[in-house]
Amino acid sequence: MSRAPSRTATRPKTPAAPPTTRSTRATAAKTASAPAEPPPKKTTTRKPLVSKDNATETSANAPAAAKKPKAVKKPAKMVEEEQTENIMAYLRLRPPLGDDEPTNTPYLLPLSESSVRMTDPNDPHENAARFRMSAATPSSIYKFSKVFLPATAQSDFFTKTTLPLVRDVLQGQNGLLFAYGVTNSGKTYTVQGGKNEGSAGILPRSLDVIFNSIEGLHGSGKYRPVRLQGVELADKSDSAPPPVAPAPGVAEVLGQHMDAAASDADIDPTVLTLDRNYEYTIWISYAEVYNEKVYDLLDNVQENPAGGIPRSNSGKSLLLTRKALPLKPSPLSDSPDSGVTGKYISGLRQFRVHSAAQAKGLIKLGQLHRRVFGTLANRESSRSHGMVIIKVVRGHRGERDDPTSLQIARLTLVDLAGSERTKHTQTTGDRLREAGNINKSLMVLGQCMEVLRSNQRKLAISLGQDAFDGRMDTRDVKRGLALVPFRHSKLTEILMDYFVGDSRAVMIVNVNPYDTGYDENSHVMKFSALAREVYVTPAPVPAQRVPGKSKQAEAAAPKPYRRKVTISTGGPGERAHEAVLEVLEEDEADGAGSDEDDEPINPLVDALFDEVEQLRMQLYESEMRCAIIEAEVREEVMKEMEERMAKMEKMYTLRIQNEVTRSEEKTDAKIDMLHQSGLFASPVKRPQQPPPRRYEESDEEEDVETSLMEYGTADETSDDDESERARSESPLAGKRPAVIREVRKFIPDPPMLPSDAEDAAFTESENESEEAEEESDADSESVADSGVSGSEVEDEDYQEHVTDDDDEEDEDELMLSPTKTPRAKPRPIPMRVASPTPAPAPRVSKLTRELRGMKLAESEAEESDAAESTTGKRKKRQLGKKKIVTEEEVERAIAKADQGRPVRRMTGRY
Ligand SMILES: Nc1ncnc2c1ncn2[C@@H]1O[C@H](COP(=O)(O)OP(=O)(O)OP(=O)(O)O)[C@@H](O)[C@H]1O
Repeated sequence: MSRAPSRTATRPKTPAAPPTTRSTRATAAKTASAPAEPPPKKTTTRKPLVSKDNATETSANAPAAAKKPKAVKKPAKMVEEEQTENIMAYLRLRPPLGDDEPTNTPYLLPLSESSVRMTDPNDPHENAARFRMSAATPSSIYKFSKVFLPATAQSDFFTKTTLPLVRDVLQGQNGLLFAYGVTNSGKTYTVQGGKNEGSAGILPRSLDVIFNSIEGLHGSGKYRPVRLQGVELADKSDSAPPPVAPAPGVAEVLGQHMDAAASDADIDPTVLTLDRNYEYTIWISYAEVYNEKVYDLLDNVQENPAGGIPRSNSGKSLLLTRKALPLKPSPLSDSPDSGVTGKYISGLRQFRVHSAAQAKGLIKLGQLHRRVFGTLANRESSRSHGMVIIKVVRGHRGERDDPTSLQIARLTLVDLAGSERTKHTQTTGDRLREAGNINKSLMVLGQCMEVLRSNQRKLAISLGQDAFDGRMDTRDVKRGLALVPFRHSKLTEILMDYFVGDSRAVMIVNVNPYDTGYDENSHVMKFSALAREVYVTPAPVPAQRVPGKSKQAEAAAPKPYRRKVTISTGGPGERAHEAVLEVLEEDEADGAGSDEDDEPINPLVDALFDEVEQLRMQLYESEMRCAIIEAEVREEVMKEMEERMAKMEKMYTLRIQNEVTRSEEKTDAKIDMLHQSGLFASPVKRPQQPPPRRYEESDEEEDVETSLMEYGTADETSDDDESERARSESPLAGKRPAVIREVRKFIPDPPMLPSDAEDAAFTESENESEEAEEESDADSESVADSGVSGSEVEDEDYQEHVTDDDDEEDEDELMLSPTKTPRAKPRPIPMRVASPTPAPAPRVSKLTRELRGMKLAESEAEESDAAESTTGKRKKRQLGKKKIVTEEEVERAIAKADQGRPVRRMTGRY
């Protein structure tokens, strides 16, 4: 191709055309796709570059009230002053997609239009049951140029983020947009779109707006763009319509995938107002960076000369070959005025497109190739960075034959691969290699941003200092700036000129707030915070110079890399059609671009960068290892603690149980003892409320006291069978007096009342009689047999003793009471009352009452039946003392004692 004439002079910047309203084909398209929409409104020039708010002034989808055209025409002076602006960072939150989300609560909360709070769902403060496995901050606030909520419509998102870039590119300014985020966060949805109506992404919408806007302004296509900013005379082949379908063999293999792309009927009706003195031609390229190699996605799959797709050696799978493309530096001669050069993809095909439909067809083809070559083995996830480059060649109508008047502006839309780490994807083999390379390129992108930011800060500080000192030479400062490591990954190499050149850059951060990858998303957020602090210098691309076409010899033999890709058509889980392809990826030719690479290479700097990168990787790995170890240790400690706690709990439970058992046994033993000694009645008959304690007692005493109370009660209801059985079965039978003596040791002396004096005397005599009884127990039977029972004898003595006592008592009472009426009126209190204590304790009084009752019964019996024989009286008393309570028993005993004698039936309180 002949070299076009060149001219050093460049055209001055053409001011933006005033906004006008158009209702051409774009309106018709809009009517077809969205009849309810209002007609497209006027558009205006873009806002001042310094503005961080990228909200566009015009959108056909915006509400009618908001669509009043604002003719914001900037004065040229202002443009010169506004040289830099930060990279725009927009956050887009993905809506939940249904039940398959790992969590129902989003960990990202919008705080305002431009900020969000991110809180770790595993934060121990939030949820004490969990442990944090990460070193990332548990809660942080991140700021963006704008935050888009999950409900944001695709059209709205496009209008506010991408439309300004589209306007810029039509006015001759480069623009870059890249979508960043972890897998499944919605990057592809944002860039390409979904399958539903109205879900077209920013790429198809950009194409719609471009073609809507240049309607009637198409250029002749005499020149075509080359490299980054060069042009050359077009080839005949450039006029041919671009392919819109894959090669037949590939189409056959792809089957249903052909229909999987977004709907073509979804057309964005927005029209931008352009200067009608210009003509436009649009060129499209589609490349992908996969495993640190750049491939052309619009290149024909190499066909077998014999026809069809070549088969692999095994003959079973189709063999597809593609060749990696080298990156070459753009010659300075292409952009002598800007002085900034970047790198271009050498050999990348580009097609001139005449309509949005044609352009979309090409994109669809590129996506199909991307699937076939890069991602079908894992087609749910993009493992490559896909970039669509839209070139707009703009030339003045009056200078059609002057190529130097042409402006070439590029809009590059990048759908980055998922930024998740290898650890989370559990990948091996090919996938591991992919993940490593994805991480590498994204990491280098982050490094570039970091160095750029630090350089820019340094520069700003020194410029400020210089201005203060009166010196304005910044060459020394620039020499001291760090080298930005663009060359360390293919991705950054390609995007380099957007960051250092006169371009605008927009970053879209996609986040799925329902995702479990908090760490990854927090990494993404940090990256975006970094990117927001980098500023670029957007300015219209100067008109280019046209150098001669480079004759690059690609001599070195390629190094092919083979891998197998399984294509399975149909939905997930379906296996309608499956084919195995073998992909041969040929390396780019060695030394490609070296002859033109005018970038100074310092081996020491390169080595240092490599080392820095290695160290970073090591640091990252160690951090991850540390986090894992920490988590494991925490888990282990937790387990151990849990085990210990469980053991302790078990031990204490056992102890308590033992204590309970022991105390029950002890109590039972005491109760048994009391049962056995005949002092204790059935436990059923225990009094409900124990009497109040009068003094401090030991437990044993308390037990005894309780037993005694029960004993008193039992006496009253001694017809209980159980109690009777217990008494008869008791091994301690016969030892009762001794037990009583023991028990009585614990019983304090009751306050001395007159009646108690009797009781005391009685008790004393009873003790004596008990002892006597004990002694004569063994002989009692023989005595009974002889007709005169031992007890009878004893009782007689006892009776005499008691009678004597009674007499004494009567005497005492008589002494105090002048008119004695024995037992008829209340007894006066004798003077010898020992203690003024009011009432005796119930425990003692019960016993006393019992004893007193026995005595009372005795005296009553005496009074009521004075004529009774002494034997009968004695017997009755004896029976009463022994607490034989049932009538039957009493009768039986009396009958036994008074054999042959008439038995007197006893009534009363026994
Ligand atoms: N804003 C949205 N509204 C509705 N659905 C969405 C939205 N964003 C994403 N999706 C859906 O979420 C799923 C994942 O989105 P997408 O494939 O775009 O993620 P990705 O980040 O590109 O993943 P990868 O990096 O693995 O390619 C898709 O089914 C997509 O349709």
